[in-house]
Amino acid sequence: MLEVREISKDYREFHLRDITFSVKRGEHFIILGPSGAGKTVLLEVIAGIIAPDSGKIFLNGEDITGLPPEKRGLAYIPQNYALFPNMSVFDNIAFGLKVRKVPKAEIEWKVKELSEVLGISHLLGRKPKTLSGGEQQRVAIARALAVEPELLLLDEPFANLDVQTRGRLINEMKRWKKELGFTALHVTHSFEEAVGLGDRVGVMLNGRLVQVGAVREVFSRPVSEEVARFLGFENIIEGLAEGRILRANGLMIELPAEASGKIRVGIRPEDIVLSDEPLRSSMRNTFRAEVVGLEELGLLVRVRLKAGGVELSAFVTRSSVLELGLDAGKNVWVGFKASAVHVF
Ligand SMILES: Nc1ncnc2c1ncn2[C@@H]1O[C@H](COP(=O)(O)OP(=O)(O)OP(=O)(O)O)[C@@H](O)[C@H]1O
Repeated sequence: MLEVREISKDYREFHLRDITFSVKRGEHFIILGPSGAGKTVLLEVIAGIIAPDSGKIFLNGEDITGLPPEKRGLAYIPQNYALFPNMSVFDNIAFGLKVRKVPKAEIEWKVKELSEVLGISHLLGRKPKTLSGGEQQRVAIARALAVEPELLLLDEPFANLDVQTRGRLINEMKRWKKELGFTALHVTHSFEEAVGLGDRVGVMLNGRLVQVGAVREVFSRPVSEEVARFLGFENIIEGLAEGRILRANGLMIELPAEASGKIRVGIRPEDIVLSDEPLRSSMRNTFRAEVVGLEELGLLVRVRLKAGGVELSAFVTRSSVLELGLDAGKNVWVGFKASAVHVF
């Protein structure tokens, strides 16, 4: 339904380059990238707020590149929600319908339906500034969906919310989508949103769309080391492969498939297990390692290790740190499955 073809936009220091992708009807498409990757610029080009230097945008086969925002049939929710501060929640949601001169009874029915699904029926008489961030986001989504847009454009919809509210809204959005059946193009830097909501994901780095695919596929098979690093493959190891074995700085690592010559592999820190005893089970890659340092990450702790001449990072829980008595200088066993080793 949405087709973006070779969109480019140059600012002095930032270049959005040849962005090409499409969104299918009913899909939740995520553009995932770090801060400054150009996600907002891309969304604003699609919304019609910024004109691209080159490239085209099609909606249901029609070229909308030159159309003003209001003629595109898209609803754009910016990061700050942009609710009308002087209007009640009801009037905010009803706004687009009133502009389109929809009969009053129909407006009331539509606002009622949307506010019930979104859980904001009790807020209809309130002004936006009296609402919490999560409530404002629900109102912004209701207002956008009221006019039944072809496509909903969401810019970091949950970025300004606390962790609990964000988790709840991610879950609820799945239900809203089922009940209301919209198509969404959603930009975010959050892996949680990408994994929780995305049907497909496009990874954006430095103004380029570097990989597009099903969420699971992109997270398990990044196309390049750059994408892998962004997606959390912290351990990148270079070595010489022969058959299923990679020799790297004193370690012999079993690979998931045969390879040959100089290659690089990536392993996620959450796929590395630490133990006091040599690990049995199906983990063929088991090595003795020394703890180099610990870093607090909130719920988890990053353990920096050295095995042979290879540096590794592993994520463990705080209770594992205590149980294993992890501290700099301590020797432990590290283990990871061959299937956790990703060959680039
Ligand atoms: N009008 C402008 N003039 C010059 N540079 C701009 C303009 N608008 C955006 N940029 C630059 O484009 C780059 C991408 O910005 P953008 O807001 O799209 O990033 P983002 O991926 O959405 O990041 P964030 O999540 O932090 O908003 C930034 O370096 C920004 O400074």
